[in-house]
Amino acid sequence: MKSRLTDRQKHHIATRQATSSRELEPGTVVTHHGTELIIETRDGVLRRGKARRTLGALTTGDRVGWHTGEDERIVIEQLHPRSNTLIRPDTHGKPRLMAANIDQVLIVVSSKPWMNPSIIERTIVATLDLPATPLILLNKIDLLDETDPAIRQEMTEALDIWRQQGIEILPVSTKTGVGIPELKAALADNVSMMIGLSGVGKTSLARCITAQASKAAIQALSEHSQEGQHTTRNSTLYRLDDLPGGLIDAPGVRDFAVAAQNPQAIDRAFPDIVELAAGCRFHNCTHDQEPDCAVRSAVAEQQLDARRFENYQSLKRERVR
Ligand SMILES: Nc1nc2c(ncn2[C@@H]2O[C@H](COP(=O)(O)OP(=O)(O)OP(=O)(O)O)[C@@H](O)[C@H]2O)c(=O)[nH]1
Ligand SMILES: [Zn+2]
Repeated sequence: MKSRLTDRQKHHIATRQATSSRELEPGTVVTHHGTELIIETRDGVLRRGKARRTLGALTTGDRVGWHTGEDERIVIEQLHPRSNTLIRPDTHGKPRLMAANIDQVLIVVSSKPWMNPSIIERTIVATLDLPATPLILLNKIDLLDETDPAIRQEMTEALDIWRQQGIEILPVSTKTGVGIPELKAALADNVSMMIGLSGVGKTSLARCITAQASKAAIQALSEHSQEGQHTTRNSTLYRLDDLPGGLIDAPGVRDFAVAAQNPQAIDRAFPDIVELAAGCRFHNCTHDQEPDCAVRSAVAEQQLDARRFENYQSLKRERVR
């Protein structure tokens, strides 16, 4: 069927084509204060601007197209499709868009004190759920010798399972500098985010890898924010020292361990259990009360760590609720 356009529709299309064909510059959102955004241009220059209201809420890490408006401030006209979004409840429990386009999550743990591996597994699930690539940074490796041998054994076993799953584990120390060059290589041109409990060394690590110039420049622009909001509440994308990559610092999500939205992310984080489950009598076995459950048998025979199995089950239960 041939479509007939009214003059009004033709005019509308012509105007839209004119706007979209106007040369837009590429940029990345570095941080925001209310509706005011700080973006980084292709040349690495930081500029302040606003986005067209029709684009909706923008966030740190968003890739955008912009041009200079009449008052020399920039206007963001275009939002490129996001590879992922990090959404977390704010202090009032309301879901908030924290960041976008995260390639890699740096799960920071310390060799002393070592932590509950179930929390690390939950963070792996949350990372796969984004989806993004997990990289475990085993910080304070200089303290490894001081770690109790039994705890060290538990740590080695947990790390081995994750390594078998294909997750990279990098021993580092901000004190001795061990692993820092390897860390920089792993960050390459990715946009990464750091997650870890308080005291594991996130701030110390960030100081080793982020460019101080990037921090200072963002701070200077943020201080003059017209909307007078504090930067600390929002996530910020910092550039890395001598590298094209970036590090998103998202306050409030530094210790996240959340329930996955996508059940496949849980199975992807527990491939050993999925493999065992193929031997259960029922294909939809919940590994709870069913007879001939290969997963429970493996736990009984100590082929599967009981803690890891319990963690898997509780992640699955949270999903069902
Ligand atoms: N021995 C040793 N100590 C470290 C290392 N990295 C950090 N620390 C120390 O660990 C403590 C906590 O480091 P931070 O970088 O503040 O840890 P954080 O994860 O940012 O902590 P929060 O800000 O509470 O989330 C400090 O006293 C650091 O000096 C390391 O590689 N080896
Ligand atoms: Zn089963």
